[in-house]
Amino acid sequence: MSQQVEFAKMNGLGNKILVVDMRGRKDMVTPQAAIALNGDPETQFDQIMAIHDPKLDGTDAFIDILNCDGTKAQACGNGTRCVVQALASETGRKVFTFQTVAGILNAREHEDGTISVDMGKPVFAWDKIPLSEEFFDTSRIELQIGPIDAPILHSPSAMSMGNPHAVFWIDRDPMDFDLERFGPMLENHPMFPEKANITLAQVTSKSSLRTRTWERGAGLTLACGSAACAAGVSAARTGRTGRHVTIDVASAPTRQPLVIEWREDDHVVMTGPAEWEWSGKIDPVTGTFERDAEQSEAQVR
Ligand SMILES: N[C@@H](CCC[C@H](N)C(=O)O)C(=O)O
Repeated sequence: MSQQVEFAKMNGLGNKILVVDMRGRKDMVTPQAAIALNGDPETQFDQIMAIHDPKLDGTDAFIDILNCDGTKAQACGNGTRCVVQALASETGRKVFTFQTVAGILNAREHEDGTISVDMGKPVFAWDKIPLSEEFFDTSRIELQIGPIDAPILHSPSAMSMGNPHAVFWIDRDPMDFDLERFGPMLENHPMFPEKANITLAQVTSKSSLRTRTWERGAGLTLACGSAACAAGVSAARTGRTGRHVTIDVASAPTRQPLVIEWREDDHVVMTGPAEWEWSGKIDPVTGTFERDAEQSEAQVR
């Protein structure tokens, strides 16, 4: 089965997302298609969010997530906001429930155009993150890079937000660190048997953080939503902030923050923007694509 499907090039705070409409099809976007699309500067992306027909009663869609290297991801916060915006402009609806391999996500588009996604509950158990060593307290694990007596980065907070995260606490701007060099080492560190998303987080007040992320399977990204959730939860968990924080994503092209609330019921709600760029058609097996004629978002729908 191979015929073209609709897709939209979107972004969530600069995180490059391809939203692909796989409804009505039984197959999945192939890793080969992902790699081919990422190889073209026009369609280069961080994640593909493939919208499939729902598999579960009470949900609107099953979302399959691929990183730009063709691997699967269990969660993508910025991409989920993009899916909400795409489906909201298609249907006029504001509230959606999605199924992913990591669980159920409830999401809502607000009047001001921002979108909230309930990303579910954080997971702290070492073997569920997963880590390869047992830690009773994963809010500060033994891991460092750099000289033994003067580490450059050390003692991250580890957790899963559906996908594995390590948050390193730093005392200056995340842009001052050579994350391009340290990112691959840490992503692939033996401590993380399923690799990890690596975030540098600077606490800027009791209710704000500034972050930058090296993403598993995608590398240096302009923004990462699940990492913002991990940073917000880890900051509250370690007493650095309260449970409601704004995240200034240092590498994002806009200073619009992500708002993270770790609710009393343990759910993590992320609120932020999503932006449509252009639409086209792709072959989800090979990744060949064509761009639609110049159009506004309204005309696409
Ligand atoms: N950009 C995403 C995270 C994508 C998944 C990640 N690279 C992984 O493999 O876990 C976000 O906004 O959350």
